Amino acid sequence: MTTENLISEIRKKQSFLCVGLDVDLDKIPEFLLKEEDPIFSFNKAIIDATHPYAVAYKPNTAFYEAYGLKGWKSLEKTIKYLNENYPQIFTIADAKRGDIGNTSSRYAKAFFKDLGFDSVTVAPYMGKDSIEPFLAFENKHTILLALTSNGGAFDFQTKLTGEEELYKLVLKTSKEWSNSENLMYVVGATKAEYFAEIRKIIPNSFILVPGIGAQGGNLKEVCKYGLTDNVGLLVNSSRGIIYASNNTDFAEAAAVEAKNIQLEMKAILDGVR
Ligand SMILES: O=c1ccn([C@@H]2O[C@H](COP(=O)(O)O)[C@@H](O)[C@H]2O)c(=O)[nH]1
Repeated sequence: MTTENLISEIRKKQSFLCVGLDVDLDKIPEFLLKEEDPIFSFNKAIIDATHPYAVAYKPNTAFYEAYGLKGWKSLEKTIKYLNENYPQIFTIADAKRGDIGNTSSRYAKAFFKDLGFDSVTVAPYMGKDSIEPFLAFENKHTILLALTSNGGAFDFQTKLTGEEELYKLVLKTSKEWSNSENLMYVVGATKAEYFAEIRKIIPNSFILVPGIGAQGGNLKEVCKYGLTDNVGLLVNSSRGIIYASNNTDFAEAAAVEAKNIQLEMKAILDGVR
């Protein structure tokens, strides 16, 4: 998907919501466990109910890998379902990959070509040659971890490397890489106070923002400095939406949560016009 397609979906839906599909069999409604593929049944119901309010879906691969081959098959079915039924919706494989170039090119093929995701999250730690194999794919997006939502982000990411913090070095250095126009970045909603500085370095790039909902990040705070003329944000909530209920009404309850966030997003977008 091109960035223009993503922006046009955001404008149409007045939403920059990404729904995280982090499926845990201990948390989904018990009646679904009788289904042949409970993970896919759950995802399908959540996607069908929430898609009017969301512009992106983000399965975190850990939640599928944890169930072995069966889990991976559920992931394949989920991305196929999204691509066939909602091709205008942006898809993110939250896999946090990155390795020596030769290996990264296999990861890129797996997520972009075989599975057909629009984007994949990657860790910057191994540098340029670990990321460029992802960036080589046209109309695919590589989402680089910059400043993550967890407490451990302060262990390395905010430490000074010379005059500036490591996350700033990541942002600046990555702009020099080949096909850097295919980069997006991850910045946690719990780090809203950093957005002003971050936007000085990447004024127009899309930022994937996890951490509202269960992790307590604040949407308005993120938008204060995070929004760009083209919106430039994809704000993710996983548990806060998909586990709104664990009864037969789970999909409707997820839709209510997603709609509430979409309405808040619309009000913010209306306010900056
Ligand atoms: O900095 C980061 C990077 C990724 N994540 C992932 O996003 C979702 C958040 O889930 P919630 O249930 O909405 O808290 C999850 O898949 C994380 O692994 C993140 O939280 N922070």
